[in-house]
Amino acid sequence: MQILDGRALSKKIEEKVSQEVKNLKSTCGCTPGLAVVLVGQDPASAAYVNMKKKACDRAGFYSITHDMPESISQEAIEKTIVMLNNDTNVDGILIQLPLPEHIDTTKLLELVDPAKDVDGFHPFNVGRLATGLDGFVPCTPLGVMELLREYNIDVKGKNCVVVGASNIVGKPMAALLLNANATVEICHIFTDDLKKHTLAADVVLVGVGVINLITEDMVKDNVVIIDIGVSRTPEGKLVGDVDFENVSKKSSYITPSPGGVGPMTIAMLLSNTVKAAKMNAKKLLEKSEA
Ligand SMILES: Nc1nc(=O)c2c([nH]1)NC[C@@H]1CN(c3ccc(C(=O)N[C@@H](CCC(=O)O)C(=O)O)cc3)C=[N+]21
Repeated sequence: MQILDGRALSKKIEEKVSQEVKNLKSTCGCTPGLAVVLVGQDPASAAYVNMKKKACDRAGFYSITHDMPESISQEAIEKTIVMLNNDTNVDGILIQLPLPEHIDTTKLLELVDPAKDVDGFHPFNVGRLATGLDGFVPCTPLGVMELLREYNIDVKGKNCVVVGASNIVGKPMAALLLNANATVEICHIFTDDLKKHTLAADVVLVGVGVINLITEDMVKDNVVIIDIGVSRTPEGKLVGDVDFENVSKKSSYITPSPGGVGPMTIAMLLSNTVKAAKMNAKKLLEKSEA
């Protein structure tokens, strides 16, 4: 059994990003910028945003957080997004999810300029991913693909079972695996007999937030396990969706949670933001030359 060390790989990627930031600064004098929109007081969201901000600082980005009260109106958030779309210091825009009940999330995600959509949540980028075209890919599933690549795990022709069908994790994960020529199944809350599906899997990728959802009797020998879940136990400990202690004994490769996919998510956010900054710098250059 080998651990897929997301913390170590995320450090490597952060170093690469930092170098690219230096290059961008010296070649065009531009600094990648990330704007985060945070609504309300949810402590978990605030903690994630803080981690993202710190990562931006380490990489040498410009970053700004728009902190808004829970009671804020749809119109006020829309105004902020339009302003960020027009702000040349901002290359990437991230709207921290989930948003309060009274907010129309879809409408906000569609308002973000697809060229600044570093979360890859705009339907334009979702469509590009679905058709296998280059675009912005959601950070968590992109981080999983990077982890698989780092450890030379080729999913081509393999039976990959994704558990969870969210727009943020499950669906883009399945699209990436399919684009990598895997055979893909998506299981979800209404799936009859989850075990039947996971038992046939060469790779299980699970992100639903249910502690110990995947147990050793549900997987075959030498399975690859990607745990995308993050939950807190009543004692306050962070855990994934997989019974790590027992499932790890049967697996060939496994991500721990924490320390696996989580840190990769942040690294991919940095990587997507540098990609956006490069594209935006090129566009500005073309404009000035015209
Ligand atoms: N628009 C948007 N984009 C997101 O990417 C987004 C979001 N909203 N809302 C919430 C989720 C959650 N998320 C995580 C990021 C890092 C870790 C992470 O680094 N976790 C560490 C542990 C962190 C800790 O110690 O608390 C780990 O797994 O090792 C986890 C989860 C991004 N999200």
